[in-house]
Amino acid sequence: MIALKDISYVRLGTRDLDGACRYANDILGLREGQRYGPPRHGRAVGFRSDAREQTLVYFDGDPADHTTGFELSSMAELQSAAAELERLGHAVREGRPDECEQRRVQAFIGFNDPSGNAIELAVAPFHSGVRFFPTRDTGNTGFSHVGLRSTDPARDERFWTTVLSAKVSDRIGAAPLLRIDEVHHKIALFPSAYAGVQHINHQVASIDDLMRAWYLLQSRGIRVVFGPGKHPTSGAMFLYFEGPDGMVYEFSSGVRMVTDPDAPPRQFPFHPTSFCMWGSVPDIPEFR
Ligand SMILES: CC(C)c1ccc(C(=O)O)c(O)c1O
Ligand SMILES: [Fe+2]
Repeated sequence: MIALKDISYVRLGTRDLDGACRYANDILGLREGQRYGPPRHGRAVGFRSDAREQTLVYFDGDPADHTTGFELSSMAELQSAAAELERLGHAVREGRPDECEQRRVQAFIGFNDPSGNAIELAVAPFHSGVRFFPTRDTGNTGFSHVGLRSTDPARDERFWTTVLSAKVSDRIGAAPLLRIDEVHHKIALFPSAYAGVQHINHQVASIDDLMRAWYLLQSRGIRVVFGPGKHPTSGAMFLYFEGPDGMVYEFSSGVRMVTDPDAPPRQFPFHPTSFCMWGSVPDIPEFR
């Protein structure tokens, strides 16, 4: 089994790199890290949300091109992960030196999960050595999870929990919330007709940060698509809002820790009360 240590980064293509960077800076409150460009790189900009050099990268490219990176503990584990994935029939690509440089990692491999989500496994994502502070007072305490689209959640759950080391904390209908450490989930598999990242979550410190964000988003004309609300699953209060190229961002606060490694999965019905225990109604067709 391939042991995932942490979620590391999301890389998103965009046709409007400057606009996406403005959004990451002004709305998400993320801090610009490195900029990349020719001749060694395509144009890309990395953003920090914690002590790491980057956790979100926007690059010049197809807005449907989404990649999620996870950290592995060692080069030996990366090599055996590549062999295991190949043995199971997944095409594995080894990251070139210029790609490692842009990802700020020592080494990585890329492959697709069974739905076709682009996944990278990376060793030694670089730390900046300095603490993160947001560009405005968002209360952001760090990048925490992704919602990944899945064309067959039961099949993909099997992949993430048998080939990779994820465990099911909860299921809403067929859609699992998967943990790779004590945080309730770092991956939410999300039933969909196609692959891709559906949402990107950052944790914020308190409900004050969520409500401040809610007023700020309204004043900036940014569409709030769900919340303010509270997930009965993780116990986190949340706010989902629209970002560049239709990407959904989530701020949430108070995510539960699952300290018992053998805690059995809990089943929630596919019903609005399983998504929000306060009664907020999502403006996201797939959540209905
Ligand atoms: C609606 C999505 C899939 C979802 C459901 C539950 C939680 C949670 O318990 O925190 C999420 O973060 C979600 O994004
Ligand atoms: Fe989420």
